[in-house]
Amino acid sequence: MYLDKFILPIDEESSLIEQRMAYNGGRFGYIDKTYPCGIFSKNRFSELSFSKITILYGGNGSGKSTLLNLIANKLELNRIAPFNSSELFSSYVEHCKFELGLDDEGFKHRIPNGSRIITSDDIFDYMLTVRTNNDEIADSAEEIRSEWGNKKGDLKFGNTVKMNGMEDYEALRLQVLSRKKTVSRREFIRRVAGTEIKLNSNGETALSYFNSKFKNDTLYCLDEPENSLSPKMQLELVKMLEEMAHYCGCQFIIATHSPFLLAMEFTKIYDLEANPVDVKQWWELENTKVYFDFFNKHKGLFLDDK
Ligand SMILES: Nc1ncnc2c1ncn2[C@@H]1O[C@H](COP(=O)(O)OP(=O)(O)OP(=O)(O)O)[C@@H](O)[C@H]1O
Repeated sequence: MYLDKFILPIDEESSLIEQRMAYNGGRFGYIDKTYPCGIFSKNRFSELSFSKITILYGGNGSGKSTLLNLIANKLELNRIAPFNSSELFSSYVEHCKFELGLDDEGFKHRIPNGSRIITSDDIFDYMLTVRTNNDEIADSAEEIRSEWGNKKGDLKFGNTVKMNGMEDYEALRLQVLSRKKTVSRREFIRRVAGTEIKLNSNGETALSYFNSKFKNDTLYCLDEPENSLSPKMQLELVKMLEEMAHYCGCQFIIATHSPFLLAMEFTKIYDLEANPVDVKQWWELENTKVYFDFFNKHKGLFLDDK
């Protein structure tokens, strides 16, 4: 385990707020929001100790993403999507503390270089970027189709391009390409416009995104990775996470509501809604009890003799 403990500065919150007010122009200086102060001190939550897979559980607004972002910022993890910050956030991060885990020889680990936080915004951002790229390729493929005809015509009538300077390079490149016997019209378009990246469904893309991002011996913070995954796909993700944690030296800190992820083996679950915040088993959580009650109520529909 790379990260062993994380300590929140809940006893320093009032002094952080006072300092910020002073910074904003005197003792009664204006402060927009005191976020993230109050979120964890409310439930007397000041220290997390991690396992290979640690889960942050709680209802909407209980502070899961805030905690992941505090950890990610303190450890300076790689990130793509920006997060919802506030004027107190960075001084709160400064006052957070952490302890690294020990390796087999008793030396402190360091946080591995490629460690990162992955949120569903990253995955949507990836899908939007690929879609925009594909749209652009499709548009320019239209233009290039007629370019192909022009180039073939030019060649037939001897209107060849002469390279007098770099400004003629692009026209010459297209002409050379269209002259090649081995290059069909389709290949010409593909080479000039680029290749569209195949996008699957949202869920398939999300799963392959995780698959491509996870590397051995790395720490990951994942914010609700179950988003857009069907139950079957969530079970695929569970398999991937368990394998990476148990055989590939990865450590995960995951914010989730998913019963499939909550029920993973060897996880430690922090219930952020409990007061004081406490470590729980997955079947003790309100969310999983809601599922249990629902299926229990309808269990007659699932029985074979119905
Ligand atoms: N930038 C911000 N400024 C002020 N308040 C914020 C900010 N970001 C989040 N909050 C508040 O902090 C609380 C915790 O939010 P957070 O996003 O961490 O909850 P969450 O447990 O991840 O919720 P969800 O399951 O809905 O994603 C909420 O009350 C939220 O409104």
